[in-house]
Amino acid sequence: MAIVSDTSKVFINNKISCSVLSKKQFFGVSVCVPKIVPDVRIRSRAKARFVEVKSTLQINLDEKNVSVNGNLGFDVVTEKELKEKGFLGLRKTKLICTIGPACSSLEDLERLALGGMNVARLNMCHNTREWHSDVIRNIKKLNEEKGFCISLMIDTEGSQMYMVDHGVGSSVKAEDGSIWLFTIERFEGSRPFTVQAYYEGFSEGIKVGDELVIDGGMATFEVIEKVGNDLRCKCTDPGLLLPRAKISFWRNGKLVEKIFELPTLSTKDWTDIDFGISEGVDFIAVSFVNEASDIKLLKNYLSTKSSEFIKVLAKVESLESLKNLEDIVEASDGIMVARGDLGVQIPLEQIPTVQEEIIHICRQLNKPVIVASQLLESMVEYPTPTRAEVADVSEAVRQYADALMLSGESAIGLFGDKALSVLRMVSNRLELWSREENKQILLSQRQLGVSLPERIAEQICNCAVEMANNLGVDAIFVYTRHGNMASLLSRNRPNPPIFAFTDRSCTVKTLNLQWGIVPLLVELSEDMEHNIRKTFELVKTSGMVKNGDVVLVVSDVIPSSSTHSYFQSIKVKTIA
Ligand SMILES: Nc1ncnc2c1ncn2[C@@H]1O[C@H](COP(=O)(O)OP(=O)(O)O)[C@@H](O)[C@H]1O
Ligand SMILES: C=C(OP(=O)(O)O)C(=O)O
Ligand SMILES: [K+]
Ligand SMILES: [Mg+2]
Repeated sequence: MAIVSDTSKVFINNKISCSVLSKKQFFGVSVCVPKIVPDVRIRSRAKARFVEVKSTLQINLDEKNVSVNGNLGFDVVTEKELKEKGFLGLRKTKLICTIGPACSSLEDLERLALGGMNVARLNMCHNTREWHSDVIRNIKKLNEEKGFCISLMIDTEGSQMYMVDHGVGSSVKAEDGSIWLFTIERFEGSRPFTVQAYYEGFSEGIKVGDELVIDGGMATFEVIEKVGNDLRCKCTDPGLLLPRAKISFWRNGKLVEKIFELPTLSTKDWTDIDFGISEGVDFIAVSFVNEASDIKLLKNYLSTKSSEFIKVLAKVESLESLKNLEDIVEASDGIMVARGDLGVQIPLEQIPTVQEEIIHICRQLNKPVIVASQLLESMVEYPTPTRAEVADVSEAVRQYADALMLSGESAIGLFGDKALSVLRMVSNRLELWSREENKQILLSQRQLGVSLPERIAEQICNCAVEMANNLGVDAIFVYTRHGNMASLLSRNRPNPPIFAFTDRSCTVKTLNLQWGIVPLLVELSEDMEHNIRKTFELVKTSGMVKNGDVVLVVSDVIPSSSTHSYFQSIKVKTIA
């Protein structure tokens, strides 16, 4: 019998938590009535456990010690974290939230901002441009008025030829042996055992006997007849069909690859890209990239629009993209491991190793990498994650991904703030562990630079991180225009945080995605000594550092035309 107080939480099956609504005494025995979170299912004979809750996961919205620091462009969340936990306590792994109907109001967005959201992702597959425009306005308002630093990402719809719909909002079950028609016919509502395919050519090249797999294994069918472009199929592995489910075809255990006649960027995508440019977003994530030319095309377009500062991220989510991986990484400004669709095109058991390989290549080529989809999927419905989900998030942090992304957990989930706090806590824990246990996965150095100045910059950053770790300095300061030096430092995943001072606000926004970097906006002059003195003063007066703190300074000034020497340097300074 547990002693229950009003602050107790009840855990059902170690998963669903709820608080105690009322307590009653029956013959001296305490009986509690739990306040169940709405819409969660509790199985019969579920286990209940009572836990005293001492502190809450969420940062309190009303806390008054969050101030806007006008001097130094420190965002309020970093400032608070630094004051509370010190340099080594700063979280290094960046967090992205997909914004959907469950988190689009100003108040919702502020909660996510306080919870550590670094980048907001808008999935152009859903909702109207007006809706997305409102969200962007809200985020800019938070940045300007409340001192947050949230970057904006749009994610293109892409030509998803494998989507199907059964015409109702919720899932339907496909029973073993049932016969279904997958059709290109367009009709309103639903028809029994009939699924509409989004793309007319979906059945091209498909033969009787092929397997049709829903959402990477939710249900499986065998093609038993071709009727024009439609497919009659028999369910061989029963399961659920969700609205807009993804399908793939398999023959002799291998994915049947379609001829990609659809462009990676559709007419709608180009309109969405123009929308992104006019709204001033920081990142465009391109869905279903197949080869490097897809990315080059968009980058060229951005430069004709004088918008080359918008970073282009390639989503790796097709078998084809895995074949051209290095070229795609090289051509893009960053990668998203889009495990949702990837899991439809490759066997699920291959995802963990493919993820590790992509992260490794990205670090080698110095491109930020995001791990996305289903990190905390069960939290769309439940307020706590599964143990397996926590292990998955931990693994992504241990592999040194730059960023973790929430999809449905924040967009439509009941517990988006909690999901974000789980990512935050797991990242902090794993980062601390890697450091304490000295589990740094060292990078076998691959030289990136071609010209002498590029090679110097790269060597300086490699050595600077080794020095910073060996000396145990409190922080690394770097002065950077385009973020290149900051990024080369981050590539080595140092123990102390990297404070990147820049005078370009777009550099601040793009560095937001990169591991361990705290980007700060300041005016910089040609005189590097002056910049160092000035930023030290600012940091000191803001109370961020104290006497005795040791800072490693990496500077990178473009040499003036009168001289041919290079000014990149490493200094170690003690705050006095
Ligand atoms: N802007 C939006 N408006 C409405 N629903 C959204 C929006 N963004 C995301 N969602 C919902 O959140 C779910 C998860 O988001 P995401 O993973 O980005 O998309 P998808 O499931 O289409 O790949 C979507 O299936 C959709 O139901
Ligand atoms: C992130 C992904 O893309 P989207 O959510 O747009 O399908 C994915 O497939 O994992
Ligand atoms: K998308
Ligand atoms: Mg996808």
